[in-house]
Amino acid sequence: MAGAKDMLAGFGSVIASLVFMCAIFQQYFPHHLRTHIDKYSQRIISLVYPYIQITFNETTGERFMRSEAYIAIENYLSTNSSKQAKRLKADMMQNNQNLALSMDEHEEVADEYKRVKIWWAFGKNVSKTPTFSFNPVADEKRYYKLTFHKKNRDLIMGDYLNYVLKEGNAIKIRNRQRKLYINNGAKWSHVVFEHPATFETLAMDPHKKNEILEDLMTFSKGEEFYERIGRAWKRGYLLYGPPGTGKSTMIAAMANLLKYDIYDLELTAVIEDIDCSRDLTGKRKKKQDNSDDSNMTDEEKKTNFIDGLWSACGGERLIVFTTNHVDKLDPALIQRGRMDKHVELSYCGFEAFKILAQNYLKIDSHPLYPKIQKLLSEKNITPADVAENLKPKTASADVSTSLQDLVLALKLVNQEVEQK
Ligand SMILES: Nc1ncnc2c1ncn2[C@@H]1O[C@H](COP(=O)(O)OP(=O)(O)OP(=O)(O)O)[C@@H](O)[C@H]1O
Ligand SMILES: [Mg+2]
Repeated sequence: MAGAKDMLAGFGSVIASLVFMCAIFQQYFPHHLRTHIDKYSQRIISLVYPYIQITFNETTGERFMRSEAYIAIENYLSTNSSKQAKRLKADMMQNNQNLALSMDEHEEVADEYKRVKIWWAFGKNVSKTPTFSFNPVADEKRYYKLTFHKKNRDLIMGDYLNYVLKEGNAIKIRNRQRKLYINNGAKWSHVVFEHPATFETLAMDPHKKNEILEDLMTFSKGEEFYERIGRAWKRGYLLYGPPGTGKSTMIAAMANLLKYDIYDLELTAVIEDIDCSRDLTGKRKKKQDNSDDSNMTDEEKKTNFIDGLWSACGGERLIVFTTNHVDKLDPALIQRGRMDKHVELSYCGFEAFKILAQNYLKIDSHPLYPKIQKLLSEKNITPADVAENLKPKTASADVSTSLQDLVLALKLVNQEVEQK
């Protein structure tokens, strides 16, 4: 940028001389001659000054409305400029956990697009007209200024600006606070979604976990693919398995991975077997006795309902259904297209146990591991029950006590079954 700036300074003095000459011409030459000369001087200026500058103001028209383009550029530069700019401003983000870095005033950064250099500068003009205002910030007019060589005009004003706006909006979505929407009758209400579950802490077979992760990432990056094949950008997941195997935990991990909001629908009135109306705390909601006297069979009602749900959603959507009884579901209901990916979450195996031990006890191995491995292969225990045993029960509890508790619990599993 230094070279380019020196050049700009040089051109600046050339332009100043031209402007001075123009003023002299205006005084001494007749009008028709002047317009002629004006035309030529404009051409000369554009010849010697090869850069184009575009200013994006924060507010346009309506006084307090922030421009969408400005916000997108701000987001784009907050990610891209923090690597380069030497003076940065730090602000707390909405979730009060992360710092958002952005360019400080009069800071400039260079960007590169398809091997073309572009410069961004951040600045502000303070209103000169003395106005009385409760909000002094409102009198500052902040802007981003984009500078590029005029030979790249088409590329920058087309492709590059589109790219910046799209990328900026995507960053905004990634950084926003996510919400859990709950449907109460006719109304949606929402709470801030803050569930700590991640795929890393989810206890399940690592191969299966990776397969799901890949499937989700492919889906989330699949906008162009879905557009090309002419299908809606949607994917349906069916998670099935006994209570306490991590279905709701996985939904939270999915939402955290993809930065999606969660919509929790109360469908139990229509769909008794499909348990997709669970809240994320794991509490089961009461089923409503809502008898419908239409002629439709239960299965038809369910299928219609799910198809209705699919077509009601526009854009990028992942719909997750969970059930404890996959065997009771009608095949039409779970066919691909309605539920594309079926995932079984099951009792805790040794691999899943190791992840839980890592989460809860921060250990990778222990002399009790072989014994636990053998017991897990013989008995059915849910990850929820394993986790419960690994939690410290007293302040003085240590790793060995927790693992011994688990061994004891595992030994008791069969006894309970026998007693039943
Ligand atoms: N696979 C798992 N990985 C990590 N933690 C788990 C897993 N399964 C269960 N847990 C723990 O057990 C608790 C209950 O699990 P969760 O609510 O996800 O079960 P679920 O399969 O949705 O059960 P339900 O069928 O009753 O809805 C979770 O809060 C979590 O702490
Ligand atoms: Mg659940």
